[in-house]
Amino acid sequence: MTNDRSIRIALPSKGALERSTVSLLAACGLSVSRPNDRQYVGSIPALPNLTVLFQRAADIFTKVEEGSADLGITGYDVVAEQGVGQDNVVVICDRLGYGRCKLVLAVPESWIDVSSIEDLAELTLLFKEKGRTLRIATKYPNMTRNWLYEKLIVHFSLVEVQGAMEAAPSMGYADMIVDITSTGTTLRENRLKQIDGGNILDSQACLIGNKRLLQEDETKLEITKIILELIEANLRAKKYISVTANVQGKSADEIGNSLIAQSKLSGVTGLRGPTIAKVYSNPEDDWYAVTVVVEEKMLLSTVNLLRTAGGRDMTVLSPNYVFGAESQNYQQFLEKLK
Ligand SMILES: Nc1ncnc2c1ncn2[C@@H]1O[C@H](COP(=O)(O)OP(=O)(O)OP(=O)(O)O)[C@@H](O)[C@H]1O
Ligand SMILES: O=P(O)(O)OC[C@H]1O[C@H](OP(=O)(O)OP(=O)(O)O)[C@H](O)[C@@H]1O
Ligand SMILES: [Mg+2]
Repeated sequence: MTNDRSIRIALPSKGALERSTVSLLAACGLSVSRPNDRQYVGSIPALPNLTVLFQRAADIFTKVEEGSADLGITGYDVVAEQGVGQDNVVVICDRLGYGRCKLVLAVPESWIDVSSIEDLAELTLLFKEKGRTLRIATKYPNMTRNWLYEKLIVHFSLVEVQGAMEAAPSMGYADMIVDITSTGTTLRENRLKQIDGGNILDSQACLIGNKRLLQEDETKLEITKIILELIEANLRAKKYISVTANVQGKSADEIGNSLIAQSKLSGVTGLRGPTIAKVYSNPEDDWYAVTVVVEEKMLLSTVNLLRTAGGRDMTVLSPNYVFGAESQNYQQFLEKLK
């Protein structure tokens, strides 16, 4: 039962997205409280007006679409499969950075003559000549059908299966499958192989919302903005580090100008910087603390750059959040709501 809390978010209750969703929210200062894993209602104490509903990832799209949840986090594969023709659901952030997987076509390894989409198209015609139909097991019938039709492959039938479909070909109730893969282990263990050009969709976790419910309620929009801003700034922060060095020099200007000139030569580019502040220690010494925020891949070039300026005692910190002048995702989301 939901109580008087005004906005509801559906989160995955189990499976591949459960833990990473809770970890992402915790890293954003939005720790989720779930009394135990048999409880399907929880809360985020930092957002007192919000109720968390735990649901299977596959059901979250429908919960948001029918309006029993205002927001939801699920796999983009679920949205792409169930979202066809549903313009009441808006994708608020399509890349949450985890739950990465692909939806692929896979055939038995023993089909040595089938290694591409063209081979598969030929095979469907061969089946047809023999009065048979190629049977494909999947829980993604809409995407599979549309994708194959686009490739002009039309002689097949779909067998809708809800789980462990990698077993379908060996059990004999389908000839091949369309399913999610991440490491490829499950396909391999079941003696299946992907075929060239058989990648239907790249997916990761995403944040979705019910357009109408969000449009008509300022408080819900406000809470959505908070969640989105925190997630966006947290994901953005993962790219950056902040490096601080002690540098001796005559003045902040002298150090700053020399570093800017050097950084152009060495290609080290940051958000902004350097920021330079006087270090108050021994009065005869002119020491400055120099800080630059750069992409993490620039770490060693930045350390070397600071060394050329005489930098020492270098410390490196990772920011938890990096906020821009405004939230890009939120602006795009408002556009989609119109
Ligand atoms: N191996 C994987 N690696 C990364 N993400 C995955 C993987 N398998 C599934 N996902 C993502 O997680 C979502 C939920 O799948 P999952 O298999 O965890 O559901 P589930 O809760 O176990 O439900 P079901 O009982 O239907 O399997 C998928 O829609 C997909 O986006
Ligand atoms: O490429 P891999 O890393 O092996 O991952 C792929 C498997 O992960 C998912 O299954 P899950 O473990 O969720 O089991 P389920 O099918 O019972 O939901 C998916 O349905 C695949 O079977
Ligand atoms: Mg599963």
